[in-house]
Amino acid sequence: MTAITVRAPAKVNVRLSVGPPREDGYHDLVNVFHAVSLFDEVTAEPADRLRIEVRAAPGSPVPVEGVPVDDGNLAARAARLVAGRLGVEPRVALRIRKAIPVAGGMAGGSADAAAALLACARLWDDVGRLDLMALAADLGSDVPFALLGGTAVGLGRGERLTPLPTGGTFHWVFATAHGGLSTPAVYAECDRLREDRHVPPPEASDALAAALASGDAKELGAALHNDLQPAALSLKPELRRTLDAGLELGALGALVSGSGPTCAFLAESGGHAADLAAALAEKGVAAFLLCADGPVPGATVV
Ligand SMILES: C[C@](O)(CO)[C@H](O)COP(=O)(O)OP(=O)(O)OC[C@H]1O[C@@H](n2ccc(N)nc2=O)[C@H](O)[C@@H]1O
Ligand SMILES: Nc1ncnc2c1ncn2[C@@H]1O[C@H](COP(=O)(O)OP(=O)(O)OP(=O)(O)O)[C@@H](O)[C@H]1O
Repeated sequence: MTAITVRAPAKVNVRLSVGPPREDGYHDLVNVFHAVSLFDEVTAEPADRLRIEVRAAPGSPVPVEGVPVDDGNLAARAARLVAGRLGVEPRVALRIRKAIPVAGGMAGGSADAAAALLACARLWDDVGRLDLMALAADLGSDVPFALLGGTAVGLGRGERLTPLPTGGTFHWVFATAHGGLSTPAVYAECDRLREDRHVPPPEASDALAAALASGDAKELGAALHNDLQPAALSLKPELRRTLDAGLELGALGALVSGSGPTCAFLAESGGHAADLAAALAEKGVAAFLLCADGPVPGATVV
């Protein structure tokens, strides 16, 4: 019996520029995704019916209580989508091992969906008929990037991707919060905070592109930007303390990752990241701390 394991990375958005709400409820974005070395693993194995099992990855502090083990799980939806396109029954057991914080703004569910797409395609599609990128975009705006990885700019909902050159490895610390934030609620709060203002179309940043291309962490730290940050702070004001603590402790830059509430801090080196994580842990401003590097590849069979 074949079992296929795929791992897929978390993301941090090094720039998230959000336009006004569209007719369909989404927002046009300039979304600069950066894949970092926290990986969820999904193992797909033939079974009598679709089954989902979710656990923390060995050694990972990520709590997984409340992650759906039915069709509410994005990996289950991915398996059904692949089966439907190929005209087969989704008879597969998906074992999910999570190292990406849940509902943290790091696209853990999207990583699992991307991993399940690739694993199920390998199980059932021996001739490679599927356009996995198109299926990924149907599942969620962040899913195509979890397949692609690296650093990339996403336009439209974030699903129209173009890879961006990066000149080196960046070292990150991630501070998770107690409790998550709902992505639609954060976008709605962003609209509410800006309702009296003219909201321009989303914008790219030349300074950010230059910092990524040169690999200069100081420049990247200064260019980090997230239009959803004020909304995440409005819904979880305690995040301000976390961001300020990281900056006071010497982070090169700090921002809320995507829709939050995880806060991301850029460090000078792997050693600096470890020291920063230890100092933040001592301050008690996070549920737990994770260190990771980027960019890393997208969903990969292991
Ligand atoms: C915040 C980010 O994580 C940044 O990468 C993404 O924009 C969210 O991506 P995601 O979780 O894959 O989101 P989806 O599952 O596609 O959409 C969930 C909800 O988020 C909001 N949403 C999402 C993407 C987008 N460009 N505009 C939006 O307004 C919508 O309310 C939508 O109903
Ligand atoms: N495989 C999965 N892993 C985690 N959560 C999942 C999964 N499938 C569905 N969910 C549901 O989706 C919600 C959001 O989970 P996820 O961890 O993807 O959030 P996120 O990282 O904030 O997403 P994003 O950054 O893409 O907006 C969870 O609260 C959970 O109920």
